[in-house]
Amino acid sequence: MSDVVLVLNAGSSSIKFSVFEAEGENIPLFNGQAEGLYTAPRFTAKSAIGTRIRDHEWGDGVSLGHEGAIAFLIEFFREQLAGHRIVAVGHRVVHGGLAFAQPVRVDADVLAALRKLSPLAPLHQPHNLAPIEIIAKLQPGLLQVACFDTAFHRRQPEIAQAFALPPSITDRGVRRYGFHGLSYEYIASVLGEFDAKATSGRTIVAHLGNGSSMSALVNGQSVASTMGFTALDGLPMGTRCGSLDPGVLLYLMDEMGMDARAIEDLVYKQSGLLGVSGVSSDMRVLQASKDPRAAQAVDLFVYRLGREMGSLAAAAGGVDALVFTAGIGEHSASIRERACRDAAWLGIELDPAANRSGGPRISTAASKVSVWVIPTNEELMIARHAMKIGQAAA
Ligand SMILES: Nc1ncnc2c1ncn2[C@@H]1O[C@H](COP(=O)(O)OP(=O)(O)O)[C@@H](O)[C@H]1O
Ligand SMILES: CC(=O)OP(=O)(O)O
Ligand SMILES: [Mg+2]
Repeated sequence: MSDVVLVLNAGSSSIKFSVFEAEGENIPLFNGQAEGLYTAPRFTAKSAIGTRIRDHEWGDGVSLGHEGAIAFLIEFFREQLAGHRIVAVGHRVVHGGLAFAQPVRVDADVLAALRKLSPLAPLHQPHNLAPIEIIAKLQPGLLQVACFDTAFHRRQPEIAQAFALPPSITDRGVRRYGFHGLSYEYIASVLGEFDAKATSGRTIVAHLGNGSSMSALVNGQSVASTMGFTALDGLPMGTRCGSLDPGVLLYLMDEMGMDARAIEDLVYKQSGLLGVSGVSSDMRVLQASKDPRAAQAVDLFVYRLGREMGSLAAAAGGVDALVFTAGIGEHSASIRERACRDAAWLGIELDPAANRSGGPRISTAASKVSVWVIPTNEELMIARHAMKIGQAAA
């Protein structure tokens, strides 16, 4: 019987999980994910040494959704965790709003406050909170810790968090929060192992997944990010539009008679790679497609990435290092190559062979900016936070 910490990371298209020994090892006992929840759901779990524990596929075109995945996961954990004692569960919670700038133990009041933020992250927050509620019913009293995507960005300079709106609106918490903070915090924590100079320098991190954002770090702290009040802003994503002139929303309301719910559906679920291509939200599918609209969607993604890179370089006052991470960033050599080619003006020189083999360093020795592929590990970051809160509560 060993004490373990369970970590759940619900993204917009996946639920990732890890089980760590409570005694603070960095390598999980086992981990895995249910991914492609709305397109082609599949489940994999593997042990610390990489042995496959379970694989399952539901088939192409099946929409399992987060609910179906949670039900499957609970059964899986019942089998796998027999003989272990769960001492804490750490959860990724996408929006912490104004109130939560660091991880917190979840109780009824915290849960109620987090529920109020669901409209600000409709693709995530309800799915982040559902397992917390289910677990609280199954095992009341079990320590559950919420770790926020927004927290890491809350120390950005005020000006980087501000919209040019009147204070009566800004004071209600309408400001830029930035997301994927657990991923950026993890990258900041390991950057020194790859590039000692970058830790105290200026680094742009491109977290490119189903949800994509980029952030500029100076001295390991976030100074700017592409996402704003919600996880809609910035880059185009699987199904989200990214930056949009707010005038478009007025046009949709006035000229096309769309209400808030119809616009929400459009900008969160029918836009981005899926909307432009009409083919898929999945970068792998688009890259394999012969449809010219698929190519157009990928082109727009790369173009916007280049524009955001320039903007973040300006916010950081230059760039010393660039890091690619998350599903697309870690696995798509062609997206990395195109992004680096567009950013050659920043002093980036890609090593094509290193890029094809996945790095970690993918820039030439002469490149002014060092470029890296570093797999993110939001789960480890969550485990560390949960263990810290667990120790403080003991
Ligand atoms: N080999 C690959 N080439 C291109 N894209 C990939 C590859 N592997 C994964 N991806 C893309 O990564 C995205 C999912 O990223 P991930 O970070 O796991 O998602 P989430 O935002 O749900 O956490 C999908 O668009 C998927 O197509
Ligand atoms: C905030 C966000 O977009 O998360 P994900 O990439 O997991 O969808
Ligand atoms: Mg993710």
